[in-house]
Amino acid sequence: MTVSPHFEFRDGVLHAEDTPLSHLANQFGTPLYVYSRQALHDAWEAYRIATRGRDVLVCFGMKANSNLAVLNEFRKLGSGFDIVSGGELARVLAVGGDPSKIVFSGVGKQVWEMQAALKAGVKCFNIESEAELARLSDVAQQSGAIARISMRVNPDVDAQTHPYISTGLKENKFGIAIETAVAVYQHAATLPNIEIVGVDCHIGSQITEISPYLDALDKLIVLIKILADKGIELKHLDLGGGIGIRYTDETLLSPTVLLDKVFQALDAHGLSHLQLVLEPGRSLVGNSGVLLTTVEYLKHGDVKNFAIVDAAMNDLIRPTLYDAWHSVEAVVPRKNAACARVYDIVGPICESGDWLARDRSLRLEQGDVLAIMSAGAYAFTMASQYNTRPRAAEIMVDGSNAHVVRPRETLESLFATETTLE
Ligand SMILES: Cc1ncc(COP(=O)(O)O)c(C=O)c1O
Ligand SMILES: N[C@@H](CCCC[NH3+])C(=O)O
Repeated sequence: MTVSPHFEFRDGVLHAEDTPLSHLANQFGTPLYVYSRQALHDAWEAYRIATRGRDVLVCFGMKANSNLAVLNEFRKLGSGFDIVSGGELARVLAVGGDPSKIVFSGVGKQVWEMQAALKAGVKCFNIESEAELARLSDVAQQSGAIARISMRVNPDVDAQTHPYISTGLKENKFGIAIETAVAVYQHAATLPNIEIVGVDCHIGSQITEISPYLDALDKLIVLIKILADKGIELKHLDLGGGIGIRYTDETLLSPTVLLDKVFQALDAHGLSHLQLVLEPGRSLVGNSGVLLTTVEYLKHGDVKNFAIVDAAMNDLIRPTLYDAWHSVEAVVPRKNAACARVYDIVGPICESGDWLARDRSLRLEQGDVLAIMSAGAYAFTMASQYNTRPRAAEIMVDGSNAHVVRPRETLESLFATETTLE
């Protein structure tokens, strides 16, 4: 069984849409990221349906996958973007993204990033601290601009996910404590170059339960009402991203189930006029991609069997960083039961933490191509060049056509701009 309908076995070969992945591995080499264009569209469609025609702006959390071709697909579908750096802003602008649909998140915005975002005319800055508000106010004043802001509130709710990707608890660095938010808004209201437009939160990632969202929403609704009583009227409510995907057998929270509850709560509290902003990342791209890798060597031991592959933790760090599970499929599964063993899938990097999957029953021979599934989110974007390994190529499959949307890095490009000292 595979986890995504866009990556299925046909005639004994794993396909991306109508393209056999074995062909792609042959043609482009491995390691290779392969994305399905249709999968991106289908993931977007799930959000579009969930909006029920109401005023909802979906801003793709592009840190999950910032490939230009991926961004361009979402732009064409009408998406906005949630950015966290000047680099991400530059990528959105490079594909012609509409700045008025950009929200700028992140705890450490630098002056040049604020200047660039003001110049572009982003929809709003999601402010994460009083110090950031003060800096933005100064930068806006010096630029002769008005900065639209939303306070990212930390609602102190447990997203029930991995601690590294939980962001809405007091011990996390994110957002302004909800107890102090009113005072910070009141101060913001006095700043001439600041225009208050919204409130936001983002409680974590790979969330599969609705209750943390509803707990956070309840707290934000209370805040919105207190602000209104003090004469501070908001235009939008941004609930962040976080909806999880299926890596194995997770029960999923669908955008429709979540949004129906959100609309219900907003209507019940007389807040239907608020635009709803969402920042989904993983759920728009996670199951739209796989990482192809070739078995270089098999190593059978007393305690463990290792399949040493040509992808490594520099290509996909999620397993070792979060102990994350990614399904692994042989692209052309072998029928011969004699080669069945339980393997750890490991890379060539000189670290014991360099593993992609553990204890997987697979029938393998040297040279086989494996697909690491659900590798469309936080995969290539978290890749590095550790061990001076060129980052993999990225391919977009569209039916039976495959397009290189980012070529493999060359060895020369890895150090071309470095200089030696005499
Ligand atoms: C502020 C913010 N918005 C959106 C996202 C996207 O989250 P996800 O990929 O879980 O939907 C993140 C990452 O967790 C984030 O930090
Ligand atoms: N990088 C994480 C998600 C972090 C989300 C960013 N706030 C992952 O791979 O699951």
